[in-house]
Amino acid sequence: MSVLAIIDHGQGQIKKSTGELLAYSAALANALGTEVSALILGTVEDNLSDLGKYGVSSIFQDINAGFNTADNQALTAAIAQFVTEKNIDTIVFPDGTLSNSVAPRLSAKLKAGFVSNAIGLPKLENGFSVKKAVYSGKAFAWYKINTAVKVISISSNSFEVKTSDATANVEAVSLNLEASKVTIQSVDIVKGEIPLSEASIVVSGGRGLKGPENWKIVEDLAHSLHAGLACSRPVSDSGWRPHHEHVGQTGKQIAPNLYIAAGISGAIQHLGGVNRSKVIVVINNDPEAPFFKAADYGIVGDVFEILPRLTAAVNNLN
Ligand SMILES: Cc1cc2nc3c(=O)[nH]c(=O)nc-3n(C[C@H](O)[C@H](O)[C@H](O)COP(=O)(O)OP(=O)(O)OC[C@H]3O[C@@H](n4cnc5c(N)ncnc54)[C@H](O)[C@@H]3O)c2cc1C
Repeated sequence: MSVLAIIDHGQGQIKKSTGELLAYSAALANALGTEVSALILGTVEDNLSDLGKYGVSSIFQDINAGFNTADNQALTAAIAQFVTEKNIDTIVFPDGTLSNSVAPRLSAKLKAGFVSNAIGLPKLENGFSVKKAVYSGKAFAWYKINTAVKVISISSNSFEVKTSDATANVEAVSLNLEASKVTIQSVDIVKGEIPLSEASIVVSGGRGLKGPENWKIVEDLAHSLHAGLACSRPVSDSGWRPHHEHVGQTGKQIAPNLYIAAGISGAIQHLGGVNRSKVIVVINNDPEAPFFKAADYGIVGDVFEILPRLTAAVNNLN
């Protein structure tokens, strides 16, 4: 019996979700009274031994760079091979693309039960029950996994990360890399922008900004805070902002440490994409705006006055 964490990466960097993934996996192994290790397929610029600070002392890496551009079926096959050879029975995925595209394939291949978006450690008294958020975060549900091999993915910002001075032992492995049916040929990243999925802070604007010509005050605050930019759906539908900034039920689902919503009413469809943020700050001139109910901090005021004042205050700190 042992727990394996699957490390996600892209563009040569391990993903922000890795710390939480490893801390969760280490705590899960501790609760199960078993061992924990991590697997990374492909090459990254990061020093992997530093990841030991999150509580996982053994990291396996296949440095075949072919994995960096392999498709999800090839990644699934390699992970399944590793899991079978090492006799692993609990596999943990981070929030993100691997959890959407590889975890379900792996569970099918291993005939394992899969629960996505776990928000906390499983209950183990009577089997293996995983708590997850449902109905866009409005409710919780418990799902029991009944198979011997279990696959779970964890929701961002659902587990407290503590670090130590420990380092990890990184061991090379060599797995089969089957021919990909689809290969990534190139990725064009919007230059100068912080990808929403990787941003610790996100500044977001809604229809309260009145028009695209006013976005500079949102951008200024985002630049001062080194934050990603987001918007509500009507804003991108109206062509004020590009679609990749749209967050919510039908847009990107994000979980930054800080989400600042300016001139956004807080409709349930918007909240569904942002309510896993650690801290939510809402700026709205209507004290009855529904978003205030979901906010940790609220400012009742005019975005055209508040945003420049916040930017000036942040710039004074820098
Ligand atoms: C099936 C479906 C899916 C949807 N998916 C999404 C989704 O993924 N994401 C999403 O965002 N929406 C989604 N929507 C739309 C959602 O229901 C809301 O209509 C939308 O979120 C509202 O956007 P908004 O808050 O920017 O605009 P509004 O609702 O118009 O709110 C503007 C807010 O700005 C405030 N305001 C105005 N002027 C100022 C000022 N000067 N200073 C401060 N505050 C000011 C107002 O008080 C108001 O609260 C979806 C809807 C449906 C039906």
